[in-house]
Amino acid sequence: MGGRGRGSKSRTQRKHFRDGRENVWKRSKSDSPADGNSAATAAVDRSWQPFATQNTAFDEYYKEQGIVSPEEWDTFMEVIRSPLPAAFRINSSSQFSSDIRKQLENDFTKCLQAEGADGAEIEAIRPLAWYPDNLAWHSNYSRMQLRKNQTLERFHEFLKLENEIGNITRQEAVSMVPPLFLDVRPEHFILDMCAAPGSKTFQLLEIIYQSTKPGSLPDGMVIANDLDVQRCNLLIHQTKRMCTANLIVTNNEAQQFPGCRLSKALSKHSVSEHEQSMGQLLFDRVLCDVPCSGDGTLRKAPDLWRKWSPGMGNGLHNLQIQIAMRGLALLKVGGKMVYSTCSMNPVENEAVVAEVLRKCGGSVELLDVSNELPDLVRRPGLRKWKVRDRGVWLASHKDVIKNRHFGAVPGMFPSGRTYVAPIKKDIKNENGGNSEPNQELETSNEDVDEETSDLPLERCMRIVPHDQNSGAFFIAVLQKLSPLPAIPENPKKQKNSIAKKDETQEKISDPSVEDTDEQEQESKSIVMESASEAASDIDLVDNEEEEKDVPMEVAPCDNVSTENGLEDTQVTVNGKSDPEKAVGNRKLQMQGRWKGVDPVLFFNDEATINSIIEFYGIGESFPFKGHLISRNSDDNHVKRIYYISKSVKDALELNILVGQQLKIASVGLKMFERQTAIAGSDAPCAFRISSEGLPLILPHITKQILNASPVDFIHILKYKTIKFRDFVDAAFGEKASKLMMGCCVIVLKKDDGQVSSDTLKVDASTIAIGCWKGRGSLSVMVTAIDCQELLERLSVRDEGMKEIIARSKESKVLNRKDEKEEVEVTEELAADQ
Ligand SMILES: C[S@@+](CC[C@H](N)C(=O)[O-])C[C@H]1O[C@@H](n2cnc3c(N)ncnc32)[C@H](O)[C@@H]1O
Repeated sequence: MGGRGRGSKSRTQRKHFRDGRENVWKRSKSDSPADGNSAATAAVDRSWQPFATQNTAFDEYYKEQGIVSPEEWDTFMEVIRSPLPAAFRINSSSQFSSDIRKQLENDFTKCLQAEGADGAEIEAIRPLAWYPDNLAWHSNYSRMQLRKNQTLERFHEFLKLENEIGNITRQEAVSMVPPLFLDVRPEHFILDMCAAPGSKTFQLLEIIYQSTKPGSLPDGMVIANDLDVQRCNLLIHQTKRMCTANLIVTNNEAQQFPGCRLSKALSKHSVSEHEQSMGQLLFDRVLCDVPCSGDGTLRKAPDLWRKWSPGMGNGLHNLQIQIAMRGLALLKVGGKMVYSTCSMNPVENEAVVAEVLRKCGGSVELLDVSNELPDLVRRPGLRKWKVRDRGVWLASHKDVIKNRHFGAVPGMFPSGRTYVAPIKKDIKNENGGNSEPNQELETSNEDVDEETSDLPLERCMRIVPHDQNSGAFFIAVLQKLSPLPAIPENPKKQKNSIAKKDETQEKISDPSVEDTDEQEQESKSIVMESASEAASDIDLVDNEEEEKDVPMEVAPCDNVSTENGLEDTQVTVNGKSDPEKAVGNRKLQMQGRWKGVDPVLFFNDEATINSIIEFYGIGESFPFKGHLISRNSDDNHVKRIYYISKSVKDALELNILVGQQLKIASVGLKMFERQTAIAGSDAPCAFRISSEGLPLILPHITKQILNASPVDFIHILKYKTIKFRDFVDAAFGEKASKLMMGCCVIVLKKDDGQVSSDTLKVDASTIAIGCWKGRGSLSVMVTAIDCQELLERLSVRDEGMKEIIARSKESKVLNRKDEKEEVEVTEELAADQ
């Protein structure tokens, strides 16, 4: 099938995916849709009744922080209380992207305007001016309105179908911004540190695929990571629609993301020069879209109104710094990192960026990107803000009362300076000399009422809802200029953080302690924070023997290549494992040191690989051997074979050599699937090509591939199984009957008269589907929804096709399924897809 985006479908996952992105607005039955006026305030839909959009603490906090001027306050609040209009993006690497764009520009823009009239002129959908090539669209209807309003049904159906297929992605407009500032190129190695549910990962993949020719892959790759296993599943589901071989989904802690440094392993094990060439996993680009309080999403998640407190942001500040610092450590010199949050809170935004810049001491620059995306309305970052802790406003660390030093740390304030109580000058020490001030703290005894940062934080961007009727977002673009400086290890800090952790956990587990909402939120965040600090401390302890000063470059998490890890490595690198071990592995799946996670194994079974190459006539131009992996250590029971790009292959080999530091949840493009019993019993090749893998391998196969006329191609899509004698083009039926039993590929013949597989030329517009050649008929091996969508695309693209599709509706002749066995095979294949 041409184009990416025909991923496998799992109903349960789809449901989770939907639920995970669902809004929870309650609406009365009598409500009517919004008037759709594009101006921010006019678009506020008064008929929507959110259950609670009041929070005094929120008002007080943001009024004081001055993120909008007092004159704008009412407009800001009015917009942030209204539902968020829907937005979506066309997948630029889809084969049908320009068809879809034309359909939106010419068909839906006009008909939706006409339909939504109500007497008034409405701009129902429009491209987002700041997004390149009219690929991202804004709709003045919220997602709920799109679902409820009958007149919008066709548009809604279109959105649903194309989203499911992967041709479009529904995504909040402002969430599309960070990847655009990352300046991604196809050869880049990209780390998306906190990636779930994956909309930005999808965007990053689109960008690296943008100028890729059919049958080839970009040189770069994306590692998409998320700590939360369930959210990771959403991410996998989301990115499956992209059908990519250039993605690894991992499940590591971002602040401890492994550096996969080869040096230690090398000292004990000899590896080839080739293996040494990628001695460490470093990235050209890092997206650091950190966990945050999320108040920029209030318009689509109104339940947050009830929960919001300043403590949410305060509690995340440290974790955000740790994740950003890890991102910078993993970045190549010269590389760029985008730090972003969907929060408006300066403590999670400017304060984090400022602290990171201070820690990096000149090795990292905050870039001025004010000339980029000029149509995107945004506001400069703040240089002044305050911290609110337990109901008290604090202008500087000096204001923090003694026992709250843990709640409001110096890095939260604009200057980042630590306050130390004045020391009496004349106190003599035991030796008669003056006492030294405490060396571990930067001292600042000046009287500071309100602090201002001396860093160029105005280079950060804050997008606020009422500027362009959107959600809110914060973005900062950083560039690494030189290796990060070493950080002196502070043993006292270790002790403190461990004590702190114990204290917090005690408090959380003690039912007699009754927290307020604010306290509760904060405490939860503190647990996360302490846990991560403890983790880094453990790493540091392990490293202590070798390094007293721990460089911030990838060292802290590199100490995980254990003996065991390396032993596992050898088992998998060398391909086959001993059978007894394989049986054991089946019982308890192990990925190196990760228990309960399927292993990632290079698939090196020569006999199977050769039979696939022979059956499909795969040309030597296609890098095949060494690019296949499975998730089952027993080759005889491998159900699916995945294809990986060269970049992913290099990363996986490195990961194996360093003891599987990456906890891999998903990797590779599903290329082949084992035939099921009935279908596969007579076929000479045990594996069929999957829909996802077909676009990539299509230009490289020379056998089991045929051109079909438009009418026969459409009939296959419509009737699913057709007897050889029933094809309109008898010669095609004849050729099809002579194919070998099993999987084959049918290509839609173009007007330029391609006739046989010998002359078949594949380009970006080639449309092909996987089929099954049975004894008396040909059956399609594409899911019903994919067939439906492809028919839809063909009819939109071409008037001639539209006519054939319309005519074939009346034809009943072909809809004969009188051969029991063929029906069984088709049903079985469809169920497997
Ligand atoms: C703002 S969301 C990311 C949204 C995502 N970038 C997207 O565009 O779809 C933050 C994510 O961070 C994850 N997360 C929280 N703590 C983390 C940690 N310590 N390491 C990695 N991911 C973490 C959460 O599970 C959540 O999915």
